[in-house]
Amino acid sequence: MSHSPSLPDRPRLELDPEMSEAERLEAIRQHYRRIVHVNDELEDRLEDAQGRRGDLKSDVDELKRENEVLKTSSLYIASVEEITDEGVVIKQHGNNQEVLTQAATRLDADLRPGDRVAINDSFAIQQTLDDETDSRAQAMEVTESPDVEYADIGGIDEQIREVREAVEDPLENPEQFEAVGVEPPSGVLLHGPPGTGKTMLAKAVANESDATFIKMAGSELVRKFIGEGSRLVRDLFELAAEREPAVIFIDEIDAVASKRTDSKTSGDAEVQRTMMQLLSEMDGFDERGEIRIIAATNRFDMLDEAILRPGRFDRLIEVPEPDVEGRERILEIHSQEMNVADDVDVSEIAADLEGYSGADIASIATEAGMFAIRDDRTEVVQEDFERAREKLQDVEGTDEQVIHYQY
Ligand SMILES: Nc1ncnc2c1ncn2[C@@H]1O[C@H](COP(=O)(O)OP(=O)(O)OP(=O)(O)O)[C@@H](O)[C@H]1O
Repeated sequence: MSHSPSLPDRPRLELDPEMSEAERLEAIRQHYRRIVHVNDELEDRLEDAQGRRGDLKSDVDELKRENEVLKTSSLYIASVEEITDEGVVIKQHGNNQEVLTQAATRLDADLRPGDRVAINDSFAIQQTLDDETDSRAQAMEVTESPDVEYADIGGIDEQIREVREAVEDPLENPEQFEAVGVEPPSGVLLHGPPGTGKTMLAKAVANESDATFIKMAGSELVRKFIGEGSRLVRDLFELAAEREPAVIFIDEIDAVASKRTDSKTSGDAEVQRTMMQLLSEMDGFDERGEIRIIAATNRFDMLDEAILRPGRFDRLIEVPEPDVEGRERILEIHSQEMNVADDVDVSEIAADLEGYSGADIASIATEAGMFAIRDDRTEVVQEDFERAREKLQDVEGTDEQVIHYQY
């Protein structure tokens, strides 16, 4: 479709005082014809645009319908074997069943033998899937050396000490554990409210023990297609073995390891399978060498006890909301690069931030800097921090809500 974006020029009437009556009349006539012409052209374009709008709307409706279907049914993975006149031959992963089926109309032209597709309960192809590597990339984040240090984390010194003991020491001095004859803890579980530094802590310990940091988000795992969650868990441990020394960090572990629910939907069964895979990887952990595993959750109460048994996540570390000294330290950390006025009283600000997490305090520091910039100052003053706190409070609702996280 070629639609020129520019509109036709607006015709101009140019009358010269020297012109005779007849010439003026002719000029006005010509002008009138030009206006009519431009008007016709604009009407054509309007009609065209309305037509396109209709087309786009039906595309949107179609996509909405397909989206609804996708949301309501569970999907399975299959590969396209052959495209025939009667339909598409697919082979379902897992049971290797071959089926002749159909694809949603918009997929017809694009399907090729070898493609990975998602099919529904009645084998109809719902969508083509990205490369496997893409789904891995979405669920896993690999960093050779994360740029977080222990010194960047405020208010949880005791937790840092415990994590170092459980993760860093066994990575750096495995002989010592062997000599003494103790097994280092298998897995460390960090639990506590959101934004208290759990991810930072996992990154810092990977960095300071020169280990590759491999993060997997539990919530991503459960969004995957049937069969993919457990495969991703397997891949995760394989990748860690290739990159050792490595720290595996599973964020939001509650997404895959919640207490069993009574419902027997296929989604739940899939989550169970992913968790079983995780447990079996952890059970075979002894021979794995220099790999340590850390998980984090904001919902400790929801966890299935199976993952807390000895040999699994057997070192529990609570990461609480910071106390007043912790808040002061976090404020100092996050404002150390900022040009803060000498008379700013960090302890007074920290005292006012009861119930705020490290993440809240980090955004208060940034926001305080923004207030200074808005006022065209180069120095951040006490009042900027107060305004920043009020702003964050407005965003998050009342003070109450800031204090009572769901935990
Ligand atoms: N103790 C802390 N010291 C310094 N900064 C912190 C601390 N806690 C949180 N922050 C700031 O908040 C951001 C988010 O923290 P982090 O991702 O580690 O929290 P989390 O506990 O893993 O949260 P969630 O449970 O929501 O994943 C950090 O990047 C950092 O800027």
